[in-house]
Amino acid sequence: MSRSILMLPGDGIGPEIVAEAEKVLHKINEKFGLELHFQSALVGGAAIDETDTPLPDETLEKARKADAILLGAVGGPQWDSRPMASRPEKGLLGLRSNLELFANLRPAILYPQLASASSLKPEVVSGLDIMIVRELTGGIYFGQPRGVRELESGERQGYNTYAYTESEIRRIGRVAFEAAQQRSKKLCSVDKANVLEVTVLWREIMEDLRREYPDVELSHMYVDNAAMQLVRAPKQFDVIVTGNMFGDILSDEAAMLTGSIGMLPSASLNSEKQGMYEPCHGSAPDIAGKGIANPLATILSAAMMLRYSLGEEKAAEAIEAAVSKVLDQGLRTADIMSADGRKVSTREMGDAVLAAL
Ligand SMILES: NC(=O)c1ccc[n+]([C@@H]2O[C@H](COP(=O)([O-])OP(=O)(O)OC[C@H]3O[C@@H](n4cnc5c(N)ncnc54)[C@H](O)[C@@H]3O)[C@@H](O)[C@H]2O)c1
Ligand SMILES: CC(C)[C@H](C(=O)O)[C@@H](O)C(=O)O
Ligand SMILES: [Mg+2]
Repeated sequence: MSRSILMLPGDGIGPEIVAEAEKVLHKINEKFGLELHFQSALVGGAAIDETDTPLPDETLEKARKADAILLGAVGGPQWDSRPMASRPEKGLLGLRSNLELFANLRPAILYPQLASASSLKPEVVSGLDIMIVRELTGGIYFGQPRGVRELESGERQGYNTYAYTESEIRRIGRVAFEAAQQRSKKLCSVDKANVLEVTVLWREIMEDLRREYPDVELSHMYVDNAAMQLVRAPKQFDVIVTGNMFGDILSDEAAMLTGSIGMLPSASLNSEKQGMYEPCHGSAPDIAGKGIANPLATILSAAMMLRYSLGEEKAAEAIEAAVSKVLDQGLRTADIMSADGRKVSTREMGDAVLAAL
């Protein structure tokens, strides 16, 4: 069965890391006879420079038709002074909302080979395997009204709205309960229900869902405590479910537990399991063009694509095993470099994964 994959390299290190993941996907395509067809399009700053908009209609059209999308990253200082509505990040947010990619899965797994790259002690992080389920198309990122207004006093006020409907909470809750059922049957819902009404409702709906999933042990935690617990004793968590902004922050924190943000992949899915796959990190303008970015989060995102949108579990496992093998060989990009490692470039890391396949 032929499937179409849309590649969106984006900005900064985006094109460098997507090139490596694309090589890996081509190889997998051949090896497993998958009939994947590749297209590419512009998004973010790259699209602004060519078309003056971060999400051209043509890109959105291609994205709607694709079975899955692989995105590098968007954004960079050269576009930071643009008005909010036309910044590169709006390209990414527009894809998420137009395709209704409400379920963002961000697995933080510590490869045993990288225990020393984590900023936490090996005994605190060894064996770490957490799944953060982040709501991606609602909450304060999309709530209305929003903007900067002038008050009667003449002073300006910036404001956003943090809102969730019951149905938005319920659908992400189901994804998280089902993920927990597939794993250790432990789910922690993270909120700020001691202060914010929107998360009082969040907690109520999660409690309500508990009755549909009696085999899952549900707990609740305030987000400030969760941020602390993640560095104190991260292995107490299995699946975490949370809203858009808390999930953004906690997933970067969880990334560091695994040694580097360059290791954390993600899947953003809609209810038809159509998905956009991207590393959790950004366009890393500080290292762009130097050929030193870690491409593994993007390569692992390609593995998630095979698993969640294309139903090719064996091909996904082959990529994950190849990544593990290159780490066994001691190959390290700068961000995960250790005393006994061999430092490699972005391209060398991609080539090593290919060879391991
Ligand atoms: N999904 C996305 O497209 C996405 C995500 C986050 C940030 N951004 C955008 O990226 C730009 C930079 O944001 P930022 O600096 O806050 O976050 P960032 O994730 O781009 O970088 C944070 C730090 O991590 C390092 N880093 C990130 N990815 C790496 C990799 N693969 N290998 C090695 N090191 C890596 C960077 O060099 C930097 O020091 C901003 O414009 C932001 O809006 C985009
Ligand atoms: C670039 C930005 C819009 C994005 C977000 O905040 O969701 C990023 O930080 C992420 O984690 O994917
Ligand atoms: Mg983020």
